[in-house]
Amino acid sequence: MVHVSLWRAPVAESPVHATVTLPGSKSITNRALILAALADGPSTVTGALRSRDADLMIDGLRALGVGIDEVDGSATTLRVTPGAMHGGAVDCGLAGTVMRFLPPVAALADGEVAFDGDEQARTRPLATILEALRGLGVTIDGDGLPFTVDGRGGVPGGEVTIDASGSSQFVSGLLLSAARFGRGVTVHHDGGSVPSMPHIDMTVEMLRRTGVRVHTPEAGQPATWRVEPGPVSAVDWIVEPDLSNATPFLAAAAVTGGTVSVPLWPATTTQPGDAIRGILTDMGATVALEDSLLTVTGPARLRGIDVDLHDIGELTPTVAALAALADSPSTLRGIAHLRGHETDRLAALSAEINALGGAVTETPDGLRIEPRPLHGGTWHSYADHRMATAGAIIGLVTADVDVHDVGTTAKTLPGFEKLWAAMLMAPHPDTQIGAPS
Ligand SMILES: O=C(O)C1=C[C@@H](OP(=O)(O)O)[C@@H](O)[C@H](O)C1
Ligand SMILES: C=C(OP(=O)(O)O)C(=O)O
Repeated sequence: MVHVSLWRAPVAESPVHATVTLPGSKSITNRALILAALADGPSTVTGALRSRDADLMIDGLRALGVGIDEVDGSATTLRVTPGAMHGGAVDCGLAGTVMRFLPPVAALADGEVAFDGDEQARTRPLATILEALRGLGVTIDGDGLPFTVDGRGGVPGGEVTIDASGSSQFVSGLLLSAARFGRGVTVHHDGGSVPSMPHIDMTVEMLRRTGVRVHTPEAGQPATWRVEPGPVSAVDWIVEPDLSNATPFLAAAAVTGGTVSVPLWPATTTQPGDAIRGILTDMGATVALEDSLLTVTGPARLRGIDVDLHDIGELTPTVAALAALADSPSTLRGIAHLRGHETDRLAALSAEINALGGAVTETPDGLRIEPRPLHGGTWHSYADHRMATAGAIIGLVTADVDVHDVGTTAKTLPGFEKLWAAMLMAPHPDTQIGAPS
């Protein structure tokens, strides 16, 4: 049996003051790697995230014959050299981006590509994109992990209708590879509202940077995306810091009445993490973005919030932790699809906050959170990186919170505990923590 240790979440003895530089965005890194692998020449990805999810993407692409090399000994600067793609084996771990973005790439390879992943990944929604690929002329054996894509060196492509209400990644996955399909792709969505639209915008924006022609739905028109067949130009990518991973650090300022700054905050971005600025402002924090430095100063008392997180579901664990520590009730809505994330995040958040004395109820599409005085106890992470960081936020102001399997944060932020501890030790707001900017 594997022994997974408990991590005593450090309590902030005084308001937190630090400047924290975050590594690259998971979502941008994994899209850049796919687009570079499909491009018509080599390209460089600078500021790439190196974490479990990013490394699974790198290993998966390498297994298909794509060259990916570190430049000048820097793990975060990657030279990607497209090559003739062949069969192989892909481990998806628990990464949604790997299990949904790589099967369409594998269909372009020449040979069988066997996909598998963590036990827990087997229950994540996947059949929709595999079924869509079948409709586009790809042979796939299986409807979930493990499955095998019978790569034939090309994909006919064409038109397909899917229900993407379970995950935006079904749409992104199809669009990312479609320029290399014979007829490109037209994806119609038919079902409940598609979550995480900013992530589809990210896909479209990055595709357009490679010269690929993408048509997006007009306001009020049916949800249809079209990617025209054609070359994917090699682009040298510079990856923005991961703004979703910045949110626990900014939350630390909010719950301790301190000040945390994050450098290199983009002026405009498709990352959903940018929405934390509005959320923290609504909860009473002071938020300023000046010269690419985002600074959050916590209020004396944090207010509850009523917020629709449908577009930015990734932020839910951070917002739920903030809400549990606020001084009035909160309602988080629009996030039924979180039941198919790394774990059922609605069930996990309510179970763990309630186990510490909280009063959280699940609603059909979210959470209702009544603040209560919390006490220590074990905080289970369910192999979910954002559950672990939510436990750390609560532990800042609640004694004796033991986070189970904090190492799961390596999915997108290896070394989280060290960064967190360094933030707490920082003597003043200008103290720089994290990757050099
Ligand atoms: O495309 C992406 O990079 C992502 C899309 C979102 O997935 P869902 O639409 O399944 O929520 C998000 O939650 C995930 O963390 C990353
Ligand atoms: C939902 C998430 O990840 P994934 O890319 O595995 O879907 C997440 O990071 O919050």
